[in-house]
Amino acid sequence: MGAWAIAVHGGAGVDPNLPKERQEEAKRLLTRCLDIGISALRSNLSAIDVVELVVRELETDPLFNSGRGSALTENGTVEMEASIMDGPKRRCGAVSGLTTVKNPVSLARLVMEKSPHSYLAFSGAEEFAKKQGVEMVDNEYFITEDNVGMLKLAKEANSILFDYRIPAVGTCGASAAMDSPLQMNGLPISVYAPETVGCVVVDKQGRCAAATSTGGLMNKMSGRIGDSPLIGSGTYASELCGVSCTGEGEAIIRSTLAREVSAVMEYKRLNLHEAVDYVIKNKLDEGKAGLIAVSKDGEVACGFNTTGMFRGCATEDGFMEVGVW
Ligand SMILES: NC(=O)C[C@H](N)C(=O)O
Repeated sequence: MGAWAIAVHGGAGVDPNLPKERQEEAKRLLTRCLDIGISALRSNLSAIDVVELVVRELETDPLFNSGRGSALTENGTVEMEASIMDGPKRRCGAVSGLTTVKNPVSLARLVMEKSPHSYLAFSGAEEFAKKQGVEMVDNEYFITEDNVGMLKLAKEANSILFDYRIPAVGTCGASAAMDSPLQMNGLPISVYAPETVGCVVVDKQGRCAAATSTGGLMNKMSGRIGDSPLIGSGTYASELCGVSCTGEGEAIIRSTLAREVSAVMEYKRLNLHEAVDYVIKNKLDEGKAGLIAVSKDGEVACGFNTTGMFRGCATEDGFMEVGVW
């Protein structure tokens, strides 16, 4: 029997001026999610069950950019996407363009287990959700006041927001840099760069799994698909490791970032930490991103080239850490 390990993230690209209380709120949520994952692992749930359970929790809380609290499209609607992968058999499921499915990650799991396909999107995915009897809600359920304010700011700055205050990152368009605290109509508004969520787990049997869920980029075009649902880009799991990414989707897609971690472990014989460092330094094609990863040997690692990344990890020997910078 090996040792379990778990890591969670709530996105890379954290604003350095993010108010302390929002940082603390995010850290509390990540800690709660780690605790849920830890007790599930202690009860011998499999890695794939644990990543789904933890990501559901993150989707249900409006704090991060997934499920309720998702970033909005240019039309002010929510189009969510998620994926999940089971390392040992390299089984996977993914969904995009969801507008009424309460927990996208669970629909991705159902695509993996109950459909002959790996990836369903838009109306076909919603039809499948209805047939599977998953919980569905109105699109308004996902839209938060914070995000309506953020969309307005994004439109004013004419920008697609990955991180609304980091100027002109890579392919993300015009600078949306703004002073803190932000104001709208002369009133301070509550702003918060909402970010993608993910979880990676290795269980006692050495099985790795990964899941990622997001609303994508603020002010994205309707129909835009990012890295999070793309197996190999935003999410990947193999018999060696499980990886979940966050950051500029277009750059992560060009770099097939999640798969690269597994590939360099396999072909360059690097351990998990070496593989994560190598990939962040050498394989990320001019973009800003971060990732969390676990290996079959119970190691856990994270890497990012952004200012910060909301993340937390825990291992069976009692180690637990939640960090931002
Ligand atoms: N914040 C994020 O991680 C965004 C996500 N990677 C996307 O491009 O859709």
